[in-house]
Amino acid sequence: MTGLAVELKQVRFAYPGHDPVLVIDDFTLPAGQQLLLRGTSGSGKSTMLGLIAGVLKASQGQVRVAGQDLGDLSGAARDRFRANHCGVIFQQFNLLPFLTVRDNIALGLGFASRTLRNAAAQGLDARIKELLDALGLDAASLCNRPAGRLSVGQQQRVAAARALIGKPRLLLADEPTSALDPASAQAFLSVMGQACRQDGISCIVVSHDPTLTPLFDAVSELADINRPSGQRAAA
Ligand SMILES: Nc1ncnc2c1ncn2[C@@H]1O[C@H](COP(=O)(O)OP(=O)(O)OP(=O)(O)O)[C@@H](O)[C@H]1O
Repeated sequence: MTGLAVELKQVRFAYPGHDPVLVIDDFTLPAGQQLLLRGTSGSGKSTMLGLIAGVLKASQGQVRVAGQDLGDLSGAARDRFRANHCGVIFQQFNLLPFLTVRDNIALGLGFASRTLRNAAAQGLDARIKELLDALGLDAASLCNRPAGRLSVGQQQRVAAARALIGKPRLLLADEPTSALDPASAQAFLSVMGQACRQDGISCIVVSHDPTLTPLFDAVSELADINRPSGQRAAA
């Protein structure tokens, strides 16, 4: 894949009634790159992922994902764009505990035509099995089990499978290993990275854990790319 997966230009973002959290003049993620995004607590990492996912809208500037300027889209169109092009893993996984593993993963397809086509091309259950295998889970024994009866580490992998099911262009993961011990975190990110490389998926993973650095193509410190007003004078 060529080009840029993500491009932020002259971006400003403030929560209503607050000073700007993000002032990012220039940030790019080359297509296919696996990036680790680090930064102190409260520095704005989740907010940045929210802007790239199109859940939040920049007050100023351009946020481009796969060439599309998200500022040109309505809220509903941004939701459709996200469903078609982005896989998202949140800190709390957001699995539905009463649904089976299979149905939680299939939910990731929603009504998005591009991702649905990608999964249907292979056969949905075959794609789910392939993903679970790639993520180190035994599909035969787990597929029909309610997600609420899995360990935390297994749930994390199911959340990754849900995000990857439709072969999105971009994977955004916010502290996906926060509930895992160091060895499990390394193993999880390693298999997730392989799954992304196999399908040419670019990704941004937020984590505080410096030991994960070798698993990524590049590392960005948010403080190096974000200059909210207080730091701007000193910069
Ligand atoms: N909905 C909101 N309304 C107002 N302020 C918010 C809101 N969400 C986050 N903030 C503030 O914006 C700043 C950045 O928050 P954000 O969650 O992006 O940081 P973070 O780097 O992801 O933090 P952590 O590592 O602790 O998860 C913080 O000061 C936070 O208090």
